[in-house]
Amino acid sequence: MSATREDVLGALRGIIDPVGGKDIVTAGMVRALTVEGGTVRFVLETDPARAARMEPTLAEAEAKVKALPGVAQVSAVLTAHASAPKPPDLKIGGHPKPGGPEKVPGVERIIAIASGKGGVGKSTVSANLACALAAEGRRVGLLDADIYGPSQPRMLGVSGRPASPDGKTILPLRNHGVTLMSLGLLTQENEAVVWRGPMLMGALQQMLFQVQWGALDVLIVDLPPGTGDVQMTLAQKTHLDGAIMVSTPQDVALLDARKGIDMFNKLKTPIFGLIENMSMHVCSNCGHVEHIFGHGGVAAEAEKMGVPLLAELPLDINIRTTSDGGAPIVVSQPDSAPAQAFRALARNLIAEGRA
Ligand SMILES: Nc1ncnc2c1ncn2[C@@H]1O[C@H](COP(=O)(O)OP(=O)(O)OP(=O)(O)O)[C@@H](O)[C@H]1O
Repeated sequence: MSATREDVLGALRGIIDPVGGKDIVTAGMVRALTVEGGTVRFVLETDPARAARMEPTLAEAEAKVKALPGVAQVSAVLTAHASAPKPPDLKIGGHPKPGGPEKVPGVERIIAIASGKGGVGKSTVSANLACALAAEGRRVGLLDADIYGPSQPRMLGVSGRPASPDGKTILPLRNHGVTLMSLGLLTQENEAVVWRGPMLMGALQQMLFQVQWGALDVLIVDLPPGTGDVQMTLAQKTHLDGAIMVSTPQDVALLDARKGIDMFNKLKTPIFGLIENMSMHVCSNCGHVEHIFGHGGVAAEAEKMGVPLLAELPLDINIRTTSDGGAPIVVSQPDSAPAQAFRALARNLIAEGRA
């Protein structure tokens, strides 16, 4: 039997970054991991100043993976940020341009993924939905507008800084068939950015209009949680075709989801529906399904709010580990039940002309 992605990540978690002190997976240094039959490939990313010190770590990582049962060949390379394109020489933020909604050139539709509160899985849903739409043959973009914690570069296994050949437009990055731009790719890692209102609106406008998205059937926007400036700006500066709310089954999350729905109603953005995430727990040992938070509550609430329930996604450890590893479950475990649920969601949205 060949080793799985999880086996490889497990082995790599045993290796500590000599500088940061965390294991190399948690430190986000393992990129572009692929496991095909007995062949494992990955990139260990570091900054140029530390590249020389990382050679032994790379050798250790390679040896550990090679020692796994079912692994015949390992190809691991060390990359330093310096080889990545230079950061765009753009002033992030700046002042927002006045004016009403404008169409993003080349982009057919825009869907916002929203949640009333943080941590309910909005980014996980955005990443998987984007990959699922790409797998259905759609031209998909993903704009990570979660200013409080841009997570899409990690979830889609993308790193490096986007280039700006002309100093005006930004070239997005691409992985798993998805064109990606994130505020997190423009700011320095570990740099705390305090986004103030006008600066934030300017940055969001740049993300929409200065990024060379190319021709897209649909642009998915991963919003920050709650009801704030980003949601308002997005609805005011461009035409949002619809919003999808992500909620967990707990009452408090639903209460927050209701506030989010009210906001989109006020902004006159159609609500495509609600997604219940972490709906039931699937035991990773025996596959037993348990409805920890009860069952049917979200469906009943959705009906009360007059919005369709688009999907019920399980609380499944593989959903988390695959996103953490940079290849969402739709890509890395396409036959799994959660991946199939995302594919069904994507197909429904396409069939309705929404994506
Ligand atoms: N269905 C699921 N099963 C298991 N883990 C999940 C599931 N959905 C999300 N997670 C995990 O829960 C955590 C929070 O998810 P995520 O970052 O997508 O939430 P979020 O709503 O975007 O949060 P925030 O907006 O606060 O950044 C992540 O570690 C993610 O991997």
